[in-house]
Amino acid sequence: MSRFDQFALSKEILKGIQDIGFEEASPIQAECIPAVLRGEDVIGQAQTGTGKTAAFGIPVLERIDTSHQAVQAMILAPTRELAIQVSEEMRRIGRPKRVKTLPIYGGQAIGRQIKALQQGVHVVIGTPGRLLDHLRRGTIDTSSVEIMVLDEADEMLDMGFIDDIEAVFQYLPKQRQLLLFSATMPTTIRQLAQKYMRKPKYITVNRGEVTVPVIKQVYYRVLENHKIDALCRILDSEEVDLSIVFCRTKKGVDELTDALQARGYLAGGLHGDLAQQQRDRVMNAFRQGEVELLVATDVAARGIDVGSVSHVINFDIPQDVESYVHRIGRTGRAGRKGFALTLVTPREMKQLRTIEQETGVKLRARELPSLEEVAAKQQQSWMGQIEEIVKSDADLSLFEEMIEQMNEKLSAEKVAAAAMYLAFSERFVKNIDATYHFGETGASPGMVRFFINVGRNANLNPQELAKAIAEHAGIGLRQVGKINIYDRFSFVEVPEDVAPFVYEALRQSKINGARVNMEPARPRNKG
Ligand SMILES: Nc1ncnc2c1ncn2[C@@H]1O[C@H](COP(=O)(O)OP(=O)(O)OP(=O)(O)O)[C@@H](O)[C@H]1O
Ligand SMILES: [Mg+2]
Repeated sequence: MSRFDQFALSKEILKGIQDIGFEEASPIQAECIPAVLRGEDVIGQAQTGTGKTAAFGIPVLERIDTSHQAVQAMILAPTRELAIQVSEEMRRIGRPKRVKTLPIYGGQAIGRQIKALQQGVHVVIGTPGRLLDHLRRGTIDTSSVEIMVLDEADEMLDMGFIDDIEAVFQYLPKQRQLLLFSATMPTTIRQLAQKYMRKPKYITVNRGEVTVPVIKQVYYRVLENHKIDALCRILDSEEVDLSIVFCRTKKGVDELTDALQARGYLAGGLHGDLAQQQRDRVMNAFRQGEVELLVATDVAARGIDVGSVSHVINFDIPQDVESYVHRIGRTGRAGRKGFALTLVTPREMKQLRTIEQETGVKLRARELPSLEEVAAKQQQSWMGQIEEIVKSDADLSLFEEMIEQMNEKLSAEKVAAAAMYLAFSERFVKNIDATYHFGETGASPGMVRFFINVGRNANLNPQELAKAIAEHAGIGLRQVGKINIYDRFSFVEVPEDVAPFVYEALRQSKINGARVNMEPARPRNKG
């Protein structure tokens, strides 16, 4: 680590760095800052979460001449969320120097962006399509642009973006400095980069390891249609702060978000088909911790920096090794600990091996926690929360008085149990199976009892549920035995011999719009 004041930085920029809380430069920063200040073209590669943004951001800000009201640097990022984030970090560091930064991205009214540009902006941070749009309309004057940065360069020079990027280059002055940054730099990208760069200086600080060693990487072998259940067990048994759950498709994101919300998790979906307002809302809620699970496509795989992400979960295994590296890099940032968990179906084991080979990291196989373990863990956590309150200096006197009053009729144990019910029963719904697996299931002889989470707003009556189940399972209506519908969870009993059909039907069906989430309770007198 090196001190920032050893570089040729003005006191305004040093102040900005101090204000944002950076004490020492990370290795990539220590190497890039002087090279960029000297005007060199740089290809910077360092692992995820190691401060590449400031590695280009600080020297770019230093180079800005604020007495000149013109765009002097342009930064390209592959996603809107990343453009906003980079802009924000640079705005904060550049504040004492009064550098004006502006994020420019699709999905936002272009008129507003044009107005903002007219007010005078020094650094534009944009997604390629929208930036190009402005260049074509002539609403960004590029004649003073001296520095161009491609954050997530390999992604930007990849097929999907290359045409836009080349078109953007057409608008730049001949004499300009080009900087490329990413945690992954496949050799093909290096060749391509050479085309646009003058004597590029390669700065690589990861010593051959593409993933961050502080991220613990494991995988779970699961069957495709057990994935949601597997995910819930994992979420309920791990110490999760915030987590990002990656899916392969937008549809997958929507479905998983719904399923998780129906089970009471604070989940929010993010993908490219959502309205920008919705994307902003979800991202902000996630940064605030109001959404605990961000369910996303690879749109969230690159660059996104949310410090308290403790877990990255690959609900669907990534399609290529770069995606794996960047996805899991959303945790374990700036030296924090992180966990990367990947669900792998038997068919995907080959893909897992490819990822292991290319990253040089062997993922440890882990067994899914059993329902008993999940329940035990949940109970531990509840008891822990209560203990914490008792030990804290929280004022309990009002409640103590109430207990004393009730104690005339009820034992303190009963009162405490009821209070815990009030506090935690809400959470049962997540693990309804777990709570019932625990003791006696209470099924009638010869019958299997299924516990079903019908969701909060389901409008079900027993006859309808019985009919739907019979229909979906292809069994007679009379075979559907005892049914009970509670506010948010219910059970149904069926004879053992048709249980497998009912199991399949329940697992796959939607009844009255409610997503059915179930697992057969173990029948009495069996294993
Ligand atoms: N010198 C520093 N001291 C302390 N924290 C830092 C320093 N530099 C960067 N950080 C913080 O580390 C985190 C990760 O930084 P950043 O987002 O720039 O990583 P990155 O290398 O670009 O990662 P990725 O490859 O995922 O985009 C951020 O929260 C940032 O504020
Ligand atoms: Mg980055």
